[in-house]
Amino acid sequence: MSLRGDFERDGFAVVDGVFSDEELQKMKDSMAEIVGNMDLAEHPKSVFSTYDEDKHTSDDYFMNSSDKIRFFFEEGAINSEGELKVDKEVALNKVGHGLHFLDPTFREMTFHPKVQEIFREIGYEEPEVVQSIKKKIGGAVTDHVDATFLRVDPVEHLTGVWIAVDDATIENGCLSFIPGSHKETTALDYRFVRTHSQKGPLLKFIGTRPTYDSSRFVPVPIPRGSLLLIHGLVVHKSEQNTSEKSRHAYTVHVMERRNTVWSSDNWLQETADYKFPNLYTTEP
Ligand SMILES: O=C(O)CCC(=O)C(=O)O
Ligand SMILES: [Fe+2]
Repeated sequence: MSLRGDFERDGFAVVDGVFSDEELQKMKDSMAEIVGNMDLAEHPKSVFSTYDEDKHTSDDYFMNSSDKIRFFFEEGAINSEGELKVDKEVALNKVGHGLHFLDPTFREMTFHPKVQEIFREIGYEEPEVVQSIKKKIGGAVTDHVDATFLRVDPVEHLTGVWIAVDDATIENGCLSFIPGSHKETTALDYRFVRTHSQKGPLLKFIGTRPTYDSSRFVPVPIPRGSLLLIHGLVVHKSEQNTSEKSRHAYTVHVMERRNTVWSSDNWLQETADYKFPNLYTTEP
């Protein structure tokens, strides 16, 4: 099957051997520098969890990160005094959401000719990069579709790119998918949205959280340097990393801008000075 055929049938597809060991090392070095320069005093120690619904400060920190490099910590990494219980490298869950244009290395990897080629193959005409995240893994990521968090109309005009910076294995928390579930998604009312309020929670979940049959998930281990394309409606998750091996990944989300409306209720928005960059025409 072709890449496009696999992707349309399963809602995900593996592309092997996209990034060289040198490129992966460059991403690791860049991230080490970003984390090394992080001054915790400048950041609320907001613990990011997909269930964290009610903290104004952490909502604000999260909501206004589309054009910044901000830091989100593992659940349980912070004590009741707001201090880190472990080294900052270990405490961090993810860094985002503007690495793709603010950091030269992640910019180079995002607007990489090989990534552009992949989007041409799946038929994207005006792809725009809406967010980028560097993730480690500690805790599990519960089952979800990305359209819950990033909504476009038509709803299927969103694709995630999950780049394995380390080998992603069953032991260290690779992604699992329900193959073909992008064609059967019914629970589209479940969304993570802005409240548009000035105080209290700035973000909330609306609708009913769907439940999925856990026996239908298929783990998809991939070697470092390979990437996974993730359809915005395919159900996926990752398990906790129970091994000693790290599982670093770099992800970007891309929308097809052509004939598409970006929801004004999305947590993530363009700003007066920042527009989502086009994958095909932006200089790496
Ligand atoms: O990295 C993970 O564990 C989850 C990633 C994910 O859900 C995504 O990139 O859409
Ligand atoms: Fe996801």
